[in-house]
Amino acid sequence: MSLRYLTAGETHGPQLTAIIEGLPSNLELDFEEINFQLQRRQKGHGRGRRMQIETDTATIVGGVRHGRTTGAPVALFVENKDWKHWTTVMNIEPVEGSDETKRRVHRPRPGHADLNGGLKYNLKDLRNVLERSSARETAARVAVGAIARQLLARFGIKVAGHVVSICGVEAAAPNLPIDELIRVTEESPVRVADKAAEQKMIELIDKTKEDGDSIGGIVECIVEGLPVGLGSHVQWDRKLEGRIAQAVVSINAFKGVEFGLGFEAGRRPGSQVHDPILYNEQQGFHRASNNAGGFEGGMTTGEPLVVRGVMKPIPTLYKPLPSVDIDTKEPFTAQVERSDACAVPAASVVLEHAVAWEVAKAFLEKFGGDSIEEIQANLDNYLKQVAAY
Ligand SMILES: Cc1cc2nc3c(=O)[nH]c(=O)nc-3n(C[C@H](O)[C@H](O)[C@H](O)COP(=O)(O)O)c2cc1C
Ligand SMILES: C=C(O[C@@H]1CC(C(=O)O)=C[C@@H](OP(=O)(O)O)[C@H]1O)C(=O)O
Repeated sequence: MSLRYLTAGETHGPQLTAIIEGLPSNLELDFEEINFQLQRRQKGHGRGRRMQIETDTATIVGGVRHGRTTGAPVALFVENKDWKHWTTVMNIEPVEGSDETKRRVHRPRPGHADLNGGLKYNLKDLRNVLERSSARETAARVAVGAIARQLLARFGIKVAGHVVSICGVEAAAPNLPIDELIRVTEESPVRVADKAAEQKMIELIDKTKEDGDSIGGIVECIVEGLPVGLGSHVQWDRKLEGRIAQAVVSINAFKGVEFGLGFEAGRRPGSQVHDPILYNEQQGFHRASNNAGGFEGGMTTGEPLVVRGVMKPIPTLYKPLPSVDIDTKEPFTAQVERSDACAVPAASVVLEHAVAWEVAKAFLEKFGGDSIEEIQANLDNYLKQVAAY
């Protein structure tokens, strides 16, 4: 059975819930580390007041005993502290009273899921759409991804993420060893080592907020320590690059993905794109460069994965765009809900965990076993085979 998960829960409901199926037994979990990753997702300049209300922590309620997985489904939840302010609005029983009491949403925000969701599910209160389409759900995804990340770490695979640019303000390429990049990005609110760029980004976010506008940006995730051959060329839906692309673009507001050189590869000849193959006793087969971003033929090359995602500007604008009232069909400006002006640093943390999940899934497909020990034996055996090739 391959690794899978589902999440449930609304942004202003009591909690977000996740169930993970297919984890091996005997994986020791560091609960503090899961919560640390959740707290990283809450940080960064430009977020709205909601992040001051929440202190995200994951409570594990199934599949773990004495700090280790048992092989049973892992169930967890992340509480929404804000729920206590929304109990009337979110009451699942019919609420007596006016639309005002229900905080009904009827003027859809361009860029959000409001209008499509309302039309598709025949919902006249667009809150029923926004409650689930909110990126609050990414807290559950980070909790799930943090467990996948610990599985990978158990086998020496490390994941880092950082902000490449915010609305055109570029950070210098970090060019740091992965442990150092992880350390720096754990400290910096915009997750770059480039303090000058960070200051410019902060000023731009403040100005954007003042103007009632919003901005997006580009984030990057790097994974190191992978064996060659995760994923497969033999069937379209087994190509790991494609699976990661789906995971990345599924993150709220992510509109594109690149690997390695990415779109730049379309502007260069092959001689300046493909990574020459080298061999020596110590490293085995390896590459002179990593323009491919760690993939060829939908399989890992053994070089670091380099995955970039682009986040569009946040849809909710305090100076709202034109919209149409779904009741009257009259032109109106879009509804304003409390909102972030920029969530790019948080999005870099979500990216890390979305990528970690897909990599862990492919890792278990390749080396799958019911316990950590069985997986270790399978991995060791494969690495021996590759070394002797
Ligand atoms: C970390 C994070 C925080 C976000 N915060 C907001 C927000 O405060 N307000 C908002 O309108 N959209 C926010 N978004 C984006 C919306 O959730 C997203 O645009 C919406 O679900 C529509 O989906 P789509 O943009 O993927 O098409 C956020 C996204 C992320 C990743
Ligand atoms: C709650 C989170 O992000 C939310 C994502 C979001 C949206 O529309 O996507 C809208 C805002 O919700 P609220 O109106 O409750 O402040 C953000 O705060 C979170 O990241 O944990």
